[in-house]
Amino acid sequence: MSSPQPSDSSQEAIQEISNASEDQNNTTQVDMSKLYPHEKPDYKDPKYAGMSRRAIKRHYKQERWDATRDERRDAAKAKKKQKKEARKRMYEEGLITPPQGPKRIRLEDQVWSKLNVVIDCDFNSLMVEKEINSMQTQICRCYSSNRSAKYPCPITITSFGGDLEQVFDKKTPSRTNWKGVDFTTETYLEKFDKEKLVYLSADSDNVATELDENKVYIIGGIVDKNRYKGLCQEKAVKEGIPTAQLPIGEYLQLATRKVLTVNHVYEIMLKWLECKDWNQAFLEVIPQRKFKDFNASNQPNSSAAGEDSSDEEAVDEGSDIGATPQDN
Ligand SMILES: C[S@@+](CC[C@H](N)C(=O)[O-])C[C@H]1O[C@@H](n2cnc3c(N)ncnc32)[C@H](O)[C@@H]1O
Repeated sequence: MSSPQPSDSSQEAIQEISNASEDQNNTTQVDMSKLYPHEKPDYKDPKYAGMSRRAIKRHYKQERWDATRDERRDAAKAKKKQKKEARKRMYEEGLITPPQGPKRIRLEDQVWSKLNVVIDCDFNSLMVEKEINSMQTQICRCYSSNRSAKYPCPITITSFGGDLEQVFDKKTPSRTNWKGVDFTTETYLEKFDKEKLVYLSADSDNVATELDENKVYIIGGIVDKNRYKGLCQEKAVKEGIPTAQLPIGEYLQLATRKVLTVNHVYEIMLKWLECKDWNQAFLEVIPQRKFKDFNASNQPNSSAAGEDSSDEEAVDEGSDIGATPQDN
């Protein structure tokens, strides 16, 4: 049987898709010259007093970038819409099949879990700027995961402030309206009963067999590329809080250490609450390339494992555009 030949309109759709993908990150569409007519900064401007030429250039570049944030966002949205419409036409013409990714669950079918999750953000001073940006992205992803979860969990971001707060203010000011997420300057010890706390740590000797809905599970809000091994475990022990690691080793062999990103740990918890099956939860969330001797036979159905290239060492820099607030 011969494969369907693209009609003129699908050829157009294909062209639109490829144009859209080419342009998606193309910020040159935004007319910077309107806002910043000069390519170079005015080095004599008194606001740059005392700064080196290099610092002024960097500052000016950042200013230009920040000033066009709204335009860039609108341009990206328009391209996304265009791409979506073109794809829809291709589905309708049977040229491509719609992806089988996880579906958004209906709001009325979601049941809020009693299990509380804390993201302990007491580590700002241990992270460089890039890592703080990654941390912000990971928190956004946790929030977004709640939207497609059958049993979303209330999340409390403790010890929140400083540089991380500034990144949120700049990239995701809408966080103040996020449903189910409480940002607080308080510590988890100030916020919750100590008896209910369990600090999750890959360095713990205790292996969790299940999650208890009456507990408050703490995830260390840090991106450290393995610089601070045992940091959260030691913090918890010092504070007299029990710790637990996820039972990854019981189900999978990983090629690297079993240290996951904050959002992956959170997503695994959400999956476990839904299916009560660690193996399934790990396979659906942990990126395939972390598996030792990965082969196609243990490939999960979900798109989550294969497409997300982030792990503890490398979390892609996300933006507020990707982490859309819940519309409820
Ligand atoms: C990138 S890790 C931080 C690593 C850090 N060096 C530490 O001391 O935990 C972020 C957090 O995810 C959680 N986490 C990561 N892998 C885990 C695992 N295998 N079991 C339990 N929790 C894990 C921990 O709460 C950890 O603090």
